[in-house]
Amino acid sequence: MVNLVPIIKNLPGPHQKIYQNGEEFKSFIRESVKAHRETLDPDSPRDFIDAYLLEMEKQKSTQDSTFHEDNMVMSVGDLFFAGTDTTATTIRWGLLYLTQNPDVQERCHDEIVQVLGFDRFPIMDDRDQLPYTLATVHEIQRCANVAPSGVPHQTTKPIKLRGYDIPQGTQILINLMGILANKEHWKHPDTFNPENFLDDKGHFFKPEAFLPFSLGPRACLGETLAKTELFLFVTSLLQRIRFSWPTGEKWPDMNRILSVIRSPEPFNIICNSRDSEH
Ligand code: HEM
Repeated sequence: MVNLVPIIKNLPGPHQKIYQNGEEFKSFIRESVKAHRETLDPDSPRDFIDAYLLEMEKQKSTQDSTFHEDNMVMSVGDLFFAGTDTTATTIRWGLLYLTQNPDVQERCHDEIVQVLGFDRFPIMDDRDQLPYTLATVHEIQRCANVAPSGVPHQTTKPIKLRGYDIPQGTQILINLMGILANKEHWKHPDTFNPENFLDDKGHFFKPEAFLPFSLGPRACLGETLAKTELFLFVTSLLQRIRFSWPTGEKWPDMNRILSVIRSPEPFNIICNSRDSEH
């Protein structure tokens, strides 16, 4: 909104809290950078901030180097914003879809226990042997669609797309829901159904329209990390816990909260350990 109508930025209102929070967040990162600087061992970088500080030092004499503290603070902030809420919110959606579909939960649990038993933690190499669970994780992501408009982009020159003239400097948002629930591309576009990712033989396959991370040179930088987190978390949860909905409690409105991240309303679910089942 602020990009479209910049004057809003200067008007009073609840949106001012965003800027306040942004400043607090940046000071938190700056504190952390300070602590890193004081304890930095160049022979043993511990994390992204250490590696960035070392690169800044290396490029000290390079004119126009983009490795400076302001850029580091924004990059760390980007990783926080883009990397935590997205995956955590996908898992929250997952818990809702799984409680609504106890048959899917049971089928995943049986498959996982057959391959891993009750105690061994899953690893990424288990994916091939867990096609139904892998399909379920993908279906959670398709239905969750947590970044429905991606990140805003801007045209750097005038372009023509399918007969439309788009001037330079136009803000572009994508409509990922239009792709992830496209009736021409999905067997079950409007319902939660892992069969969307299984062929006739029950083997996992990924339809071309599965694009929750978008496409192109500015596609999600954290795709591999996010996929790893989602598979390992969801598989471990389904191995050990049965999720169910509290009797009499109303289901949340599944389309309620939409901002940059599409989130479910807060909800409570029952988690029963499956320990007693083995
Ligand atoms: C379920 C998890 C996630 C989803 C669905 C997701 C989705 C997306 C989407 C749709 C974009 C915009 C791409 C575009 O506009 O073309 C994006 C950008 C980005 N994502 Fe993710 N993301 C997820 C997790 C992560 C994680 C874990 C990280 C890093 C730790 C991350 C880092 C980024 C960054 C840095 C960008 C900006 C890339 C650029 O502008 O070049 N994301 N993500």
